[in-house]
Amino acid sequence: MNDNDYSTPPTPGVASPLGTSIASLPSKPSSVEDRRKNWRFGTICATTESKDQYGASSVPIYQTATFKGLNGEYDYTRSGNPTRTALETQLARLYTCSRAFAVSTGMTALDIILRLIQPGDVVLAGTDIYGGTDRLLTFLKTQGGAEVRHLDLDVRDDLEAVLQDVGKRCKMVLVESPTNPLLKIADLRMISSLVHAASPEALVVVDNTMMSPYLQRPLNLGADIVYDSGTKYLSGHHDVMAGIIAVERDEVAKRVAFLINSTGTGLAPQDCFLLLRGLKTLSIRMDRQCATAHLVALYLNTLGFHVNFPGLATHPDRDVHYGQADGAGAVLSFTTGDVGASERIVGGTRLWGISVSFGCVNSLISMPCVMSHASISAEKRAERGLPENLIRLCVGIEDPRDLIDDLEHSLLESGAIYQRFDIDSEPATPTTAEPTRDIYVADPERWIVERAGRFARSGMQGKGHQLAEDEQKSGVGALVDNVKTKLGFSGPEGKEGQTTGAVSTNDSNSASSSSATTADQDILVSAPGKVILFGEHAVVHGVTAIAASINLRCFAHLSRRPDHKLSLDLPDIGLVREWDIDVLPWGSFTAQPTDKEGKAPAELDPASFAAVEKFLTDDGLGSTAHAAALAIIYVYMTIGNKQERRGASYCARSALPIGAGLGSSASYASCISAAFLRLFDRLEVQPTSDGPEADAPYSGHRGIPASQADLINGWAFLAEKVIHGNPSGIDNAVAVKGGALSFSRAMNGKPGGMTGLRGFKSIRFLLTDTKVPRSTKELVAGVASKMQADPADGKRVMTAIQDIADRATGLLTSADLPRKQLISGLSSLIDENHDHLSHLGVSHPALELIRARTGASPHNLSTKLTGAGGGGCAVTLIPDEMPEAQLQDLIQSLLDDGFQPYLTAVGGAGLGVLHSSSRAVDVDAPGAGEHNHIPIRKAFQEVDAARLEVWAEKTGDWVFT
Ligand SMILES: Nc1ncnc2c1ncn2[C@@H]1O[C@H](COP(=O)(O)OP(=O)(O)OP(=O)(O)O)[C@@H](O)[C@H]1O
Ligand SMILES: C[C@@](O)(CCO)CC(=O)[O-]
Repeated sequence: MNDNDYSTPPTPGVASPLGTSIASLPSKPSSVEDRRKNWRFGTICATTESKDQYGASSVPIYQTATFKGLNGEYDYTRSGNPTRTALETQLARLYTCSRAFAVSTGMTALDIILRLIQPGDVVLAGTDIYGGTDRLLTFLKTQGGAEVRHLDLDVRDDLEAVLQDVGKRCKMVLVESPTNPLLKIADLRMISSLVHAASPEALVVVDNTMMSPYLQRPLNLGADIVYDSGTKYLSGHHDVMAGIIAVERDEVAKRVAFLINSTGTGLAPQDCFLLLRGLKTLSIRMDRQCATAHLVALYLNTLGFHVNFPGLATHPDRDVHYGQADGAGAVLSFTTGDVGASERIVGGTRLWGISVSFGCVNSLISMPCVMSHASISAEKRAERGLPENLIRLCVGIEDPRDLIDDLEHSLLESGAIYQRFDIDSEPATPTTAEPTRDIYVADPERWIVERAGRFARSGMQGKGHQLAEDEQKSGVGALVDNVKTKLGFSGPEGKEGQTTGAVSTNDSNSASSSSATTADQDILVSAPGKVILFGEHAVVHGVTAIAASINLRCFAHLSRRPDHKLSLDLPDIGLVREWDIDVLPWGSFTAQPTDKEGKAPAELDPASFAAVEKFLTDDGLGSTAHAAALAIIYVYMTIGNKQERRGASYCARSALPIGAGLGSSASYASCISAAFLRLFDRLEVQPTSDGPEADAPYSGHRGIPASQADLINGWAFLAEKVIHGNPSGIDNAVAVKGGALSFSRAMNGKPGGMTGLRGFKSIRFLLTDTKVPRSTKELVAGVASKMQADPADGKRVMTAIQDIADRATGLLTSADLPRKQLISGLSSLIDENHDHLSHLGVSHPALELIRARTGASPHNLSTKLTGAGGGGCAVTLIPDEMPEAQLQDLIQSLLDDGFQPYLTAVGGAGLGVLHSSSRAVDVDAPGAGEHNHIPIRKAFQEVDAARLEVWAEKTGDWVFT
């Protein structure tokens, strides 16, 4: 290709042999010496002009505000600084213009330019403009007395009509090309000549940030001023903010220089240095970024998405673009047709970071309507044709194969695409990087098109794919039959043991997509852990126990997905899994809800349980993960039943220590229950704001009626059974209902009972985690064998613990008992109860050490094991009068022993459901900031465990049981 031929687009992905520019500079380097005038762009980038007295190869940072002497070139850094001069000289070389200026940010650059406008002047601007530009223009209009008109500048007739209307009052036309985020193209030559003909004084101003001077130099196309956010491609590393103004005409340069000096907005020396350093690699970064962006655009386009990218043959103004620019850039956008799907895609990527801005070496993904363009009102966005589901991709310099892997995973997980089974051949491009190397290196475009060909866009209507054409020709039924035949499927019961991710049938897609359209919002639930004060273990055998919720909670997030997949993300135990729903063992699964309302069955169904156990064992899960996944799948398959196989992504995270006796499994089970009841539309929550305040660490109201709480509790108990074997039900009752309870289970024909206890809340408890792991299931089974071995002794212990629970209930419910007596009464019962538990064999040396520490003088406190024991946690009652300093000493000594103490509040709210989210949630997660809202799912996965509750408060309105 001829270096001066700008009309032919470069072949994306193919850099020139020197790995630098596709184009040379236009022949106008007036300020550059003759022998250098033919240097190409990449060479100029790498060769900074420096007149340093010591010949430093890197421009020194003149970190000084003032300069001594009266006749020197510089006096005050606001007016000029040698590092800034070096940068501005370099920028003028790159923009091939007479003057360039560096200011503090891109918006400062625009602000300086807009100061050239006077009240009554007319400014014309495009419709698809950056939100920040729109904000500043609105300010100019409302506070600066200028008339601002938005129009599609590229429609010649419209522009001519407006120019005719406003005549010489038009003093400025603000153009972006390509626009951000819709990648619309404006014909810069055409606009400049029309504007100058109509109003010779008018300045054509081009925001060139999307291109950088490497790809487009608008001053050579007739523009008067170019500005650029140096924060983007020019710096390339998102470690500096800067704005650039480039001009050719001297009188314009003088006015701009005056304004920068007057407002003191020149770029600071350190930042000038960083920008100079970034510029050195501008061309090679851009080559790589443009080439990868082209591959990504091709990939999405082949999948059938509507992609905005001027490098694609489908772009309506591709020729205009290549007539004025040397490449398509590295920003593209695409639509999915569904805001929920877009959120899932954006939230599901790992390598593509969620962030505003673009142009840096790492790739970014965003939804402009909730991020960079959130400052434009929703009505205006709609008016200007900005789809709310639009996703913007800003491509960096990572290996394109990793970027595609990550994007593909998220597209699949979100349900936006699914794997095709109508093609016989082995994939030419498996997802691991190495085997794809040859084809990728030899022909990246073929590689990407073949790769995209393995998938189809969910719900796509005949857009270039065989699958979609099949759908049109022969209908969904035929297609489904075809797929099933190929997979050896006979019916909805399916064939068990298909490999993970093997099937995606369209009947299921259509069933689940209907659910996705009715409710695609996030399902977020939470439930508290518990402390048992009296009666653990004995409660399994029918004795009364007393327990209260604590202010440490488990949270779960569920998003619906239309692609017939169930995925689990349980970061606390390191489990990530995804299955196609049809590979679950439906054939052997006979368990069903007990009635039409979907009440939970009282017992596990042994055959169904065994089938799921085997399925997970075959999948290679270890014991903790096995139990955690088993609880989810068992509940999912039973609630959903065979007819409803809804896709979902489920993630649970807990602030509780897991397996430590504080009811982590019950709060986890309660979250499973509530989330999956919501998934199958079986759980109603009342969006009430006038009910009583719930006693949660985050605000909310009681809005889940008792009947619904019972429904959740029933399913939570079933999930608890999966994890525990033989739970009494007290833990899940507390997790769902909250507060404090006296509880006995129904047994041997004797009805169970549950009574709320008041007064418990005011008592202070110290919970101390021994960090000694143990299994509740095994400890409960151990006590059962002991009782079987010596029934008389067992009966004696049970009777004694029942007596303790009765006496404790008496103390807690007595209206006029002096506080001191209450505390001392409970203290002795704690000691008594521990002795019985110790006798049952469920204490542990670590628990005894905690008892010794807390019981020693001067503390003299009562402590017992809580929960299943065998390690886990101890609970210590803290009397009201205990001095704070002494308590802190005790806590410190426990920490010194290697234990983890928690001073906890008890008796707070039970299960909560987020009923209306702000959808876009500001969180203190990485990347959050102005206009930078993180999808709930992503934020939930990223927020620090200790901050889960604070974060939950910000997600929206909660209702509790
Ligand atoms: N956040 C979580 N993520 C995944 N699995 C969890 C989570 N919380 C609890 N579990 C499941 O619950 C099990 C722990 O239950 P276990 O009954 O042993 O402890 P606990 O409930 O904390 O104690 P206790 O029953 O004595 O109160 C884990 O092994 C895991 O299977
Ligand atoms: C040990 C036990 O009593 C309490 C576990 O927190 C078991 C149960 O009641 O399910």
